[in-house]
Amino acid sequence: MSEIVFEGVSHDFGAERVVDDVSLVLAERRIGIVGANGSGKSTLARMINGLVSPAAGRVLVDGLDVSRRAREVRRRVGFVFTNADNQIVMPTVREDVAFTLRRHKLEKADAAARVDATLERLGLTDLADRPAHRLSGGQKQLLALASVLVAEPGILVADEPTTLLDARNARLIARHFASLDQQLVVVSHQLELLEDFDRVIVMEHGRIVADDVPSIALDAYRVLIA
Ligand SMILES: Nc1ncnc2c1ncn2[C@@H]1O[C@H](COP(=O)(O)OP(=O)(O)OP(=O)(O)O)[C@@H](O)[C@H]1O
Repeated sequence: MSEIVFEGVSHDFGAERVVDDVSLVLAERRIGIVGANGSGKSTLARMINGLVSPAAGRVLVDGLDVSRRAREVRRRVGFVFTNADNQIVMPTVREDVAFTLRRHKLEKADAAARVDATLERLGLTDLADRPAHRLSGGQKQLLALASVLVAEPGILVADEPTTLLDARNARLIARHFASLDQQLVVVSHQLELLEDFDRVIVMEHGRIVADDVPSIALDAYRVLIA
């Protein structure tokens, strides 16, 4: 399992302290992050692959300082955004998944086999030649996930991956998460998605206010927002 370490991490946007002196060691397989709107969850998640650099402190992924070794870290950390439209770049489903591997120096046949296996795994094989922009919201989320997973990152960070989905597609994504070998860090407002995770972190005003197994941390969060 990978290890993600936050050492006294703070971040400001303008005059607002968005992440406030967070220290964490994340070594569990599936970790959820919850908190009210604007509590700093996305900012914290984005620090794991260097999309945001902390103003103070350090973030380490498997011992690599994310701010200094961003390129190596990004090979280990796949990031799935809330809105899959921001992530889909190629005309068809298959091309979009294949695009991720363009710099992986794989033989053409090996790359194609990996793309096919990933499409199969996420139930996208029948949609492989469809225009990506015409997929449903749920199918787009699955495609965004496929395009990240095809690179076989050791860590998957997903920022509200089910927010735009109906209950059925949200369950589909939850099932895929349950079957992944990767270490998973998921920011979500859908608490049921995190119920069988190993650990849940609750944020408020940029600080960690609860950090426990889901049954305890989610209850603490429910009390907080009641
Ligand atoms: N790029 C940015 N520039 C300026 N302010 C930002 C930026 N990104 C986030 N913020 C601000 O930082 C604060 C924390 O935002 P963040 O997205 O981390 O919260 P969040 O907990 O993920 O919220 P939500 O649940 O609404 O997605 C918010 O007040 C937000 O407006």
